[in-house]
Amino acid sequence: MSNDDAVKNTEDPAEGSKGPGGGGTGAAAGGAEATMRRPEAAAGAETAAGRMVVVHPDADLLARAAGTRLLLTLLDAQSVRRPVHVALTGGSIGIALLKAAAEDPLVRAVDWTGVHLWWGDERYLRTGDNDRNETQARDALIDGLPAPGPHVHPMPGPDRLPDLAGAARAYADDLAAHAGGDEPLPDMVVTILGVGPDGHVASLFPGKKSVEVEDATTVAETDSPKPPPERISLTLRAINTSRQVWLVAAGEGKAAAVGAALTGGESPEVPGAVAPAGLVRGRDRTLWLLDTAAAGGLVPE
Ligand SMILES: O=C(O)[C@H](O)[C@@H](O)[C@H](O)[C@H](O)COP(=O)(O)O
Repeated sequence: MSNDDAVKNTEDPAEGSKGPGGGGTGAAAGGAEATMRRPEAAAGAETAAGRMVVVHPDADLLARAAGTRLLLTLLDAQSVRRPVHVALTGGSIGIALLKAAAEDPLVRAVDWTGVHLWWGDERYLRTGDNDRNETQARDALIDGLPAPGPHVHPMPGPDRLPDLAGAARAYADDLAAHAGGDEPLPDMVVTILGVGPDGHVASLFPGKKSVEVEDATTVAETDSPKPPPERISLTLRAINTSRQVWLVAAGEGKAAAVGAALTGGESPEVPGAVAPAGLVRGRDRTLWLLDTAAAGGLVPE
């Protein structure tokens, strides 16, 4: 990891004036350094271009900031291209940021009719099941948007396609059908990912074969350690075609996984298996959006 990979705190600027030693120029509250360096990576450190870690004081502010960041990213993208495509995630912070976006007045600045919503993964459950990422995203944001609203591309559940592998293939076909030229999937302006305590992203879990799939954009996972066991996921190859990838994590339970991923290390829960979160790279930008607790594994300068 190169040294220009600074970690910025987004503490309350008013607090920031009390930086290290009080009255210092640090942008952080509570005496934390204004910038923190990530742990030195193992040999063969990543080039840092386009990677940034942004630390927020708590999970609520992280969700609010990420929700506003999503709206502004869509707004920016719509000023240069239509339609715009984004891939959403499930999980607590992944849904919290959608709720925050729905509550942000900027939600009315986006032309949702020009937005296509996809998912990075989905639990293979019947349409309408409360545990589906789609259901939770509809409750959090989508169903509250003015009609006709965005184009929504849910991953099929067993009520739509009774065969998990077939449902994964059908989603790959849907992605390809909305891609430009002979691309296998649309030009995603951002793919948002939660991060598991084991370092998983989407439904790509450390040690599973699905992490290694390179000849497809989607994969069926039949043995997820996080229930339910059957899931559909974008592959790493598909995720890494996205212009931006945001990895969003909150809570001290994620600190080990975040620390491991940022140094390309092993999953803290699956010895010998790489943390898939460490294999994610946006084409233009990779953002780690953390709260202070999840950033706990980072070492100050
Ligand atoms: O279907 C899912 O569960 C998610 O897509 C999954 O990848 C999630 O984002 C992470 O497990 C983090 O979830 P938490 O933020 O709830 O820990």
